[in-house]
Amino acid sequence: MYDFLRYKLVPPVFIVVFTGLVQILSLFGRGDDLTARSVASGFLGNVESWTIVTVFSLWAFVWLKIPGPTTKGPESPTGYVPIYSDNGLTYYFVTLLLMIALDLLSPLGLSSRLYELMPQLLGSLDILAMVLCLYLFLSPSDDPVTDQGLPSIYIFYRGVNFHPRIFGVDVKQLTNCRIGLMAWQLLVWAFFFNSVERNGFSMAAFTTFALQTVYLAKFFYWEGGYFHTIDIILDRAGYYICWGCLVWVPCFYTFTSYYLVHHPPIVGPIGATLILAVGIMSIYLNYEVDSQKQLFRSTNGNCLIWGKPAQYLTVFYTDHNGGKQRSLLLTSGYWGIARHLNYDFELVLTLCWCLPGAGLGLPPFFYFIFLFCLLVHRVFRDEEKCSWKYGLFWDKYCEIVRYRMIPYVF
Ligand SMILES: NC(=O)C1=CN([C@@H]2O[C@H](COP(=O)(O)OP(=O)(O)OC[C@H]3O[C@@H](n4cnc5c(N)ncnc54)[C@H](OP(=O)(O)O)[C@@H]3O)[C@@H](O)[C@H]2O)C=CC1
Ligand SMILES: CC(C)CCC[C@@H](C)[C@H]1CC[C@H]2C3=CC=C4C[C@@H](O)CC[C@]4(C)[C@H]3CC[C@]12C
Repeated sequence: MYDFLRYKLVPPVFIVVFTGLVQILSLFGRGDDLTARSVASGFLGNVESWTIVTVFSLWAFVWLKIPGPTTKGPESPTGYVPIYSDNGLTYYFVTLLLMIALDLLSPLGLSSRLYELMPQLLGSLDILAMVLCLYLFLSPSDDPVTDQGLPSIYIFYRGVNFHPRIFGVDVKQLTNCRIGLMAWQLLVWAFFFNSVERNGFSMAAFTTFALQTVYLAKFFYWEGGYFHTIDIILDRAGYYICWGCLVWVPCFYTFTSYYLVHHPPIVGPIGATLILAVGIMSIYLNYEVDSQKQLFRSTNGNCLIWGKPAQYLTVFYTDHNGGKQRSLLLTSGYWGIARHLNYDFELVLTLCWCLPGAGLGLPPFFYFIFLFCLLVHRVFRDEEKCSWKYGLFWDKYCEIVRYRMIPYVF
């Protein structure tokens, strides 16, 4: 029953539901009529949306081809060590400043066009993402044995390879970081700009925009750390990750900002400022948890955690060649409080950029609800992976760090 759900039912249902939802949300978010005709109208995009998507994707691609510093990711189960371009922060600032300059100095009206064209932009991104996923699905697998017997639709959804490259560029760095997350940033800027034009300046709309901007700037600062996360180690490049970052992120992750353009916030400036302060604090704490693990792993445990030598558990696992490998699991600092404390702060910071929409019903909180489900599910996915990798060592680690997310509760 579980196998039927996981391999045969969930992939096609998710593909149909999520792909359709994107068009519905883009109309619903700005109060347009939801008829079959209007929903279908954005699916193919139009000349303008295709131009924007093509120029932006090429821009992102070219930045990954610029010679410069690189960073290594962890070795994949097939023994491959991916190399990534390390110019994320420069790319982020140049792209964002270019967009702001275009808005303020040129008559293009780029931000207003982005808002008006949302259904068509998502239609173009959708087609681009589907073509990419099909290409990835048809590419030869570097580990064909593990795919035997799995339904094709599941492989399309999950992906075939961990680190495919196109024209020498790592696909996940292109789709996740450089297109998906940068599009997220440009769109929340565009929606904030639209909300000021339509409704005047509001501290609440600014809070939603500012928190996402700080969060995304932090992401590009920490991009090298992202290559050590589940998206890169555990997930292959397929519909889930690539379509997700190319289409779902620009559509859904930006939804609160999008919604606030047509539905002016009612939260006052004092409330919004308080939310902003808590949000910034949570972004900082989320970053601290992630970078504590990064420091610990990069120094092989020889570092100070909260001013004291790191405490850890030495664990062993068998690699893809059958060789015995050693790893370390941190048991002090944030990582001694709960096994996924970074998710707690992620949820609080997310709630903070949704809260400026309080009083406008459930839609401003859609992202928070989605993320809550995604992260709880991710806790179990990650623990299944770690338990499989480390076996009894993982059980021992769970005895030392007993709680998943909230001490004494979960
Ligand atoms: N906004 C969004 O949509 C989402 C945001 N995020 C954010 O992304 C960031 C990365 O999260 P994510 O990749 O999910 O998970 P983690 O960064 O927590 O990575 C989990 C991995 O870290 C290693 N690990 C686990 N415990 C320890 C320990 N005690 N000491 C050392 N290493 C350990 C294990 O890998 P190994 O095999 O190396 O031992 C484990 O598989 C977080 O900030 C999270 O909040 C995450 C998901 C969704
Ligand atoms: C297709 C859909 C059913 C689901 C798609 C989900 C993906 C778009 C997201 C799954 C995990 C997400 C992320 C993980 C970690 C991140 C680090 C953080 O600092 C920034 C955000 C992100 C890259 C985030 C992006 C969306 C996912 C890949």
